[in-house]
Amino acid sequence: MTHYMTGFGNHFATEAVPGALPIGRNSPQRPAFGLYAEQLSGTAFTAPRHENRRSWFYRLWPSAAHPAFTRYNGAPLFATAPSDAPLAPNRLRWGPLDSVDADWLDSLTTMMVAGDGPRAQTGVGMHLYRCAKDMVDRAFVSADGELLILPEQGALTLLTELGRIDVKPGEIALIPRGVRFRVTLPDGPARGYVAENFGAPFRLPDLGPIGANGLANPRDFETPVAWYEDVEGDYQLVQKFLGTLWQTDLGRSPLDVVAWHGNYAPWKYDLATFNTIGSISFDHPDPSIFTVLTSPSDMPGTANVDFVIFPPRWLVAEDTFRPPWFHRNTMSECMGLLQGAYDAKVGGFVPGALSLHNQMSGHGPDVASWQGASAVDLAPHKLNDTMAFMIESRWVFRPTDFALETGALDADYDAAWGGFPKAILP
Ligand SMILES: O=C(O)Cc1cc(O)ccc1O
Ligand SMILES: [Fe+2]
Repeated sequence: MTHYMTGFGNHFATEAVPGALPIGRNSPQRPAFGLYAEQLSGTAFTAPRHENRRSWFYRLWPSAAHPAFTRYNGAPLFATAPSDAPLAPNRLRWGPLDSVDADWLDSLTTMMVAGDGPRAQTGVGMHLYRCAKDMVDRAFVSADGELLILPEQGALTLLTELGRIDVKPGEIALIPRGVRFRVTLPDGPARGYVAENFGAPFRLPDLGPIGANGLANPRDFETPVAWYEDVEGDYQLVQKFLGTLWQTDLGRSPLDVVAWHGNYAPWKYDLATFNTIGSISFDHPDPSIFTVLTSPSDMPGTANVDFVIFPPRWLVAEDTFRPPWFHRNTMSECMGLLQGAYDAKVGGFVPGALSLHNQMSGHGPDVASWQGASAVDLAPHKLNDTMAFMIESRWVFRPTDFALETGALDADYDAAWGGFPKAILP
């Protein structure tokens, strides 16, 4: 049984063993039971108070006790840099990748990277996972970015330094930068997406005139209570650092935090609790209305990354072309599908697929979607069985060599916009 505490960015306090958590101070001379106190900071010490994130851990061993890291040779398609070749401004789409007989970590496949990445602490990496095995006696940590995990098929158990999270399709989870964890598969093979945010940590967007409530409400985010494993013996820690993978043998599990407090912690969120707001008069709103989380950049209102969903909802707009309009945007858009179908692409975009519409690329409904939505009787209509998402960035996404070479790449995505009839002037 897993237990959660609710709230986004709250200051939590939790102990798996009574008496393990110090009261009234962070670093007592002698923590209870000989535990080691350690601070993990997710922002600079001097970040403004409302953005400041850190947690205090009370653990069986100090994290500092480990031998040197050496290069890790597993996960052959993970953490690769984007292709060096000049990038064509083409719209691209990939079908789902085949599953591999590997654990979550070794199945990770980097498809594209936006921005200058871990060195510059900007942008976002898009990875896919498609795994069949538990991670046993090994843990992973990204020093490069926080990991937004989006299951599409199969459940995951995320055993983290701060507790256990059970997440299944329809839910999402976030592992903060620097938090160690391993992944097990309670129901067998699993598949999904991971967005690795190299920039400012995700936060809830401002709501402006929407008011004090709406979109993703803070109370629906769930953070696990303290949990630990007391395991000694061979135990591998794989660390992603500046875009490459490193490993060391800790000789014990790093998931040994018996108590913790603070506001830097993993969480999960059920997308069904998203309060979707849309047009009740006319016109299809800009999709920023569907923002779940945002990572701001240094340019006001211009996100390093936005995480946006297109959930089930009522469409009632009058005299309106209801699916997304044709558009060319300054922001770049990577999209995936977690469930069902997407109303701008009636065919060809299936769950597990990925698409890329980079800065200023013309896109929008395909011919079939355009024909259907132009002809349909505009009665109130419930859009069901759908959950697309968008990872949107001010930075252009650059695919990896693997992404450009894989057979999963749609050879003729441009055909989606072929065959439109010409407008007829009077
Ligand atoms: O391209 C897309 O399908 C994403 C998108 C959706 C929408 O409702 C409006 C604009 C937009 O880029
Ligand atoms: Fe778009």
